Amino acid sequence: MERPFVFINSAMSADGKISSFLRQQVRISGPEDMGRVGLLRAESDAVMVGVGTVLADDPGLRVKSPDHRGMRSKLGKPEDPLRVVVDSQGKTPPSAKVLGDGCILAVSRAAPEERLRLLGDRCEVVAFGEERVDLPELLSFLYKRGVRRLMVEGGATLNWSLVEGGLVDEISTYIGPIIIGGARAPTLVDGPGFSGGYPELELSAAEALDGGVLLRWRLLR
Ligand SMILES: NC(=O)C1=CN([C@@H]2O[C@H](COP(=O)(O)OP(=O)(O)OC[C@H]3O[C@@H](n4cnc5c(N)ncnc54)[C@H](O)[C@@H]3O)[C@@H](O)[C@H]2O)C=CC1
Ligand SMILES: Nc1nc(O)c(N)c(N[C@@H]2O[C@H](COP(=O)(O)O)[C@@H](O)[C@H]2O)n1
Repeated sequence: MERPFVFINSAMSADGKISSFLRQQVRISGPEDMGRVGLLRAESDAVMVGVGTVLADDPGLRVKSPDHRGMRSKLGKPEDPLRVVVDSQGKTPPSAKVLGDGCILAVSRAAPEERLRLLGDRCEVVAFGEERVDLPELLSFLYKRGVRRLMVEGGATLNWSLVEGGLVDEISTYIGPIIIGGARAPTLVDGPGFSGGYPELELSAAEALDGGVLLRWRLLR
């Protein structure tokens, strides 16, 4: 199956949490890391999140950093990369900031008709899989739409499914100088977890940033 190069970018606390036990957004990154995120978005063909992240954070997923805004249009590309939401049941609120032109809502064939009608006015809605979004099918669809570089910005459940499916090439984690704590607070990769055959990583870069550290890992097959 042909698919884009897939990388996860995430910010986590020193204790490995990506948000609090309330599942509310926590600002972990400082200005330098946020600028780096802006550049990563500008350099990607698409940015993808799970619906849990949309419900928790209401992200826009556009290129916001002043240094990188306008970078894509100089290359004849749309101002922002494609925005993709993985949302099996079509639970994204129609008022979500991520919606609008350039947004693809990936649903399953089990998504209720009335949700699809409502959301179909706000973005392109495409079904993959029966009960749950079939991620290999979605990635193959994105590849056919010209997406070669896909940035995944969480959350914990989507990260798990992609890692478990062997669909991730690289992971960048910014580890910020903060402790969030909480056994129920989401971590970089949640889901049921592995009990063997743990995916192995190779460290490709490490850099001090914003009082924390940025790590880049390559997934080994
Ligand atoms: N610090 C950071 O860098 C980031 C933190 N977050 C935090 O993560 C939390 C959200 O994470 P989660 O609740 O885990 O939600 P999520 O964003 O991972 O979305 C998961 C949902 O996506 C849907 N889905 C459909 N098909 C799926 C598939 N094949 N595999 C997996 N999911 C599929 C399901 O409804 C599932 O519940 C929030 O608290 C948010 O603040 C999110 C992104 C980045
Ligand atoms: N890189 C990074 N650092 C943090 O501290 C964060 N909390 C996040 N969260 C991610 O950024 C999304 C917000 O996007 P917009 O700025 O609204 O476009 C949020 O949904 C998480 O995916 N990231």
